[in-house]
Amino acid sequence: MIKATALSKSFRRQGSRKDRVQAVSDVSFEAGNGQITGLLGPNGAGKSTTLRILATLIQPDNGSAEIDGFDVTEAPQAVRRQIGFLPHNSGLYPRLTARENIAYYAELCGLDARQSRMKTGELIERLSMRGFADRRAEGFSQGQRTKVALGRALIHEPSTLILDEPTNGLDVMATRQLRSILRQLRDEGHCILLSSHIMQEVSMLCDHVAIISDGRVALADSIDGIRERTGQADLEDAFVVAIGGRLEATE
Ligand SMILES: Nc1ncnc2c1ncn2[C@@H]1O[C@H](COP(=O)(O)OP(=O)(O)OP(=O)(O)O)[C@@H](O)[C@H]1O
Repeated sequence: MIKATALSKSFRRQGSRKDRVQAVSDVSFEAGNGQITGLLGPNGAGKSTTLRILATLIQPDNGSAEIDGFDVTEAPQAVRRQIGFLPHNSGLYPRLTARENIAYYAELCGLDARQSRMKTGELIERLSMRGFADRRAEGFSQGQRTKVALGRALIHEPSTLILDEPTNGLDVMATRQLRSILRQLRDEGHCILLSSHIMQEVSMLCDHVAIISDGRVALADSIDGIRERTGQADLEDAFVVAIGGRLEATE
């Protein structure tokens, strides 16, 4: 369970000592267990910044966030045990194989050699990685990289998964396979939070959506609730209305 309350974060503008970019402003939302929640917003809306705060990689300037009751600022170690994080860039070690990349992370998480071997083997099967498990990550396709990064995120059996644009760059088949894996994880009771800028993508997968625009939550509801509240049957139109754009701008 994720609870974000009035999160704010600004960064110093490149090349300026005084000017700051307000990346996230007063962002509040909840993501429940056994649900897939989408953080949906256009480029630069503040999605990655929000996810990085939740993953304890950066600290908020104001506000707070809890994962399973652990505060991201006060108890970052406990939060890290609860979460698996898939960053924007998978960040694999190119000289290690897929299996070694996952096993290395298992060791960092404190699994002993036997547990690490067993869990890594299970994830290789579950994520259909057998065909490339023992190849070096250097030269992997985007889909292969995403699978390895997801395996790494799942190795310590976290309750919560935080995924930054997980389907980015995946082809239709890889996207479908990833969706099916995420639905299985949801059905097992995991709390899944993912970011996307594509309404259709989010509507295929998510039970609940927080639409974020210019660093603020513009609307948070179920897919049907978003249709109803924006008065738009078409989801893309609903997204445009929610972020305050005019529908004609898309035509
Ligand atoms: N380290 C940083 N230094 C300066 N500005 C930053 C930094 N990180 C993010 N920003 C700025 O904060 C704003 C929000 O960025 P963020 O990456 O959170 O958006 P996003 O919704 O994930 O976008 P995208 O869909 O393009 O990945 C942008 O204006 C971005 O340029």
